[in-house]
Amino acid sequence: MELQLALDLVNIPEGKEIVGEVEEHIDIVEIGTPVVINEGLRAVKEMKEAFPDLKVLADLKIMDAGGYEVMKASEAGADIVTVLGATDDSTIKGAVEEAQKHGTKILVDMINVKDLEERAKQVDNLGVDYICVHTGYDLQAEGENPFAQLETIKGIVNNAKTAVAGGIKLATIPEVVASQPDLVIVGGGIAGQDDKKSAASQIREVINKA
Ligand SMILES: O=C(CO)[C@H](O)[C@H](O)COP(=O)(O)O
Repeated sequence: MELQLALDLVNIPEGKEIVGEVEEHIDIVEIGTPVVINEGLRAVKEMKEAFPDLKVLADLKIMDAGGYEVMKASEAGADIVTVLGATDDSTIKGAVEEAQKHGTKILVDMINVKDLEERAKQVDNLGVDYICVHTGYDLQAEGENPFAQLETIKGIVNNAKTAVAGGIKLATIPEVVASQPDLVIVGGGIAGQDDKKSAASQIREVINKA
């Protein structure tokens, strides 16, 4: 089981400082959508240069022009790029095709997909590397979480790896790992804590025991 740190509410120097504190406990560092909006793909490039041993995920949440956007993120050094499950199959196929040219992986984010079972089955046949259930910030604020959705895709997805994101923290990590996802994504549960190193280390420990 891999652990991904999501960086969303930081600039590039702040992001590097956090990763420097926790790098021994994580596998993947996510350049979150707000960071890409603020800093551009330069953030991906700089993070990869600073931490070449970590995988870097560019959270572009691609909805169109899958091939072109995956190409640009791959050129910046991204190891994994996100595409939205809510988009059309042709965008996902274009993203997968381009990713294969660069050795990049595609993570499909199922945020706000209405018929999760049906769409997860379809996406699982498109050659993507990860399928991720995700409760975004706005629905987290309404008290929702992605745990039941994780159970749903665990019973359906046969080809891709499974991933989960959305408000996961130390207190909820045991419930998450009980479903055995391949990838756990934690943002505020590490980056928003006073002692980030300790949070990352404790979360890693729970994951390692699962
Ligand atoms: O993609 C995101 C928001 O759209 C976040 O990166 C993801 O939800 C993880 O962050 P957190 O653990 O703070 O919810």
